[in-house]
Amino acid sequence: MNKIAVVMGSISDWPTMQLTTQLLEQLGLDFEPKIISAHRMPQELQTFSQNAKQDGFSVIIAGAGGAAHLPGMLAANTILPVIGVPIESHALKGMDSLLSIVQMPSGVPVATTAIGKAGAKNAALLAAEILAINDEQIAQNLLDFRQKQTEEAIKSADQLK
Ligand SMILES: Nc1c(C(=O)O)ncn1[C@@H]1O[C@H](COP(=O)(O)O)[C@@H](O)[C@H]1O
Repeated sequence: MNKIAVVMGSISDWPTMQLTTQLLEQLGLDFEPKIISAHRMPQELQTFSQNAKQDGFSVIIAGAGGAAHLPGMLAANTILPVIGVPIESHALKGMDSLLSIVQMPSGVPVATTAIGKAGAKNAALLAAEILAINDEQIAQNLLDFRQKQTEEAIKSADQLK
């Protein structure tokens, strides 16, 4: 348990989704990156999402761009929390990804982050916060992360001198 799946629709999403896995690693979390496309790999999508809970996953992070049906289709097949990351597409700068992830019909939620790199990082933090409810070590790692972030923000004012 406490394993996080980091799913992406294409290898072209990896430069963004790598920010998710790097932060999960920094927080000491167990994760598995995967390429699964609802459009291109419908059978694999179904097998993964229907077995994800019994395979030891607690949270699914899913990054996809354009007509980004991946997070919603994963959510349709599991009651694990799904966090969707809208990848910044070239044609529409990720607005297409954002709207197709965030506008889920009622009954099948996907927690949607901001577009692109900030969203990829926040997906890792949100997944950690979900797991921290029942894990003191993860909670402490998150508190340490926040403290370091605050110190760095305060220190950045030195550059104004
Ligand atoms: N949105 C989806 C899905 C899906 O939702 O099933 N599968 C791939 N994609 C997205 O297509 C974009 C372009 O993919 P390619 O670069 O492979 O052509 C990627 O951002 C991917 O997430």
